Amino acid sequence: MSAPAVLVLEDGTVYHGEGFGASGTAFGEAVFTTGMTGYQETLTDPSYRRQVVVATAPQIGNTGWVAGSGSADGAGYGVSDDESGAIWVAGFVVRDLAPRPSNWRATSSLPEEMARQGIVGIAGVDTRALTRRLRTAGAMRCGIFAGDQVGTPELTVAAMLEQVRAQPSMAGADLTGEVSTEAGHVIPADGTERFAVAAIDLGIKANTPRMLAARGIRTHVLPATTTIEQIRALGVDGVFLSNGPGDPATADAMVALTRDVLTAGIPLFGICFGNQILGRALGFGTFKLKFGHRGINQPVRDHATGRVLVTAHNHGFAVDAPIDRVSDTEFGRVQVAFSCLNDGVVEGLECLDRQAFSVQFHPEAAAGPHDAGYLFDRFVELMATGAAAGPAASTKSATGKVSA
Ligand SMILES: NC(=O)CC[C@H](N)C(=O)O
Repeated sequence: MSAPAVLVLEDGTVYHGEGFGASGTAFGEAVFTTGMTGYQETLTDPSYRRQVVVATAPQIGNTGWVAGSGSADGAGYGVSDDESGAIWVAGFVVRDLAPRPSNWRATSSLPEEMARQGIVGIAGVDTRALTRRLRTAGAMRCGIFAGDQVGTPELTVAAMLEQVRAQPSMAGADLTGEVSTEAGHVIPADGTERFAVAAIDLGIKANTPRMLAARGIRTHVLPATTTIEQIRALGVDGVFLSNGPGDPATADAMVALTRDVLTAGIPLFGICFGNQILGRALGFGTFKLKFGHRGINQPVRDHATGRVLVTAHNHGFAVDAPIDRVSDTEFGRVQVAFSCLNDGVVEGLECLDRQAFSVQFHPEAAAGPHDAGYLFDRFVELMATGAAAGPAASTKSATGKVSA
């Protein structure tokens, strides 16, 4: 772990450190996250596809890596902290890598797992200086160069920079096809089933179906290519649009599907990428933020109550909608329901004339905080009063239980 490694930003800034995890080269958009905990959840979040993540927390790796079969036994044994089946970040940048994990649940260490999955990391970087650079100049492309190539005469800074600048930018990146499920799968409700939901997998995290299951919801995790006819045929009570990587401006097919769902009047809930897609379906634009919001300590204001929630964020794009007035859209009146206290960015949308809402932040945040978890209950309320997706699920009892 003492082999030299180099991090090169697209603007020519160079940081030297030590490689950890796999050796080799990693390219992506350099972004920073301010989460003090939850690096495993971050690394396995598909929304980080093609991003090199910089942890501002100074020491990383203390809790090791918690793999598992996923079968809960109530004590934490056998339950993984993974948010998906793989590490999705392109690379990982830390200040101080913990020399050994100290966690009774750990099954291996962070560098071991990164090496196993072929993910390149660099430690020993002045992540305060790097974060200031990214805040000042904006998120930008970068490369981590580790292993035997470092120090060879051919690998000059100019050569590294040339490779970094040859990489595609995150603006315009269409990554849904790289993360969405191919076949789809069903996660049953815990206990008595109340509702069924079609969750469109744009890079869904494991905790979302878990939060739905805990509320008596059966979740059909479906590919991004799912059609409104397939949703209707399932007879679900609601549609969920997941988080996911890439530029929402490229997600035209998802926007079209969302418009079909709104037209059909099926209750809809979207998170993060799902919020951006609902925004576009309602006629709003999206834009790239300078350096984005990533972390688990971001304050948002609930416009309805004035209450402030501390929330988890991971977004580099945002919806362009007026936050101070109700907008008239093709699907009726829409209001911005949440905004970020740090910079006023739109953090949630609510349709006043349709059963649809979405948030830019993460009520499903597995590393916490849990302030926003109640939004899953709001989705349940919508389904209890809403229309189901097709003739197969048209009758509801007073408890909201669907009968064909
Ligand atoms: N977590 C997400 O869903 C991210 C959405 C989108 N890719 C963004 O960066 O804004």
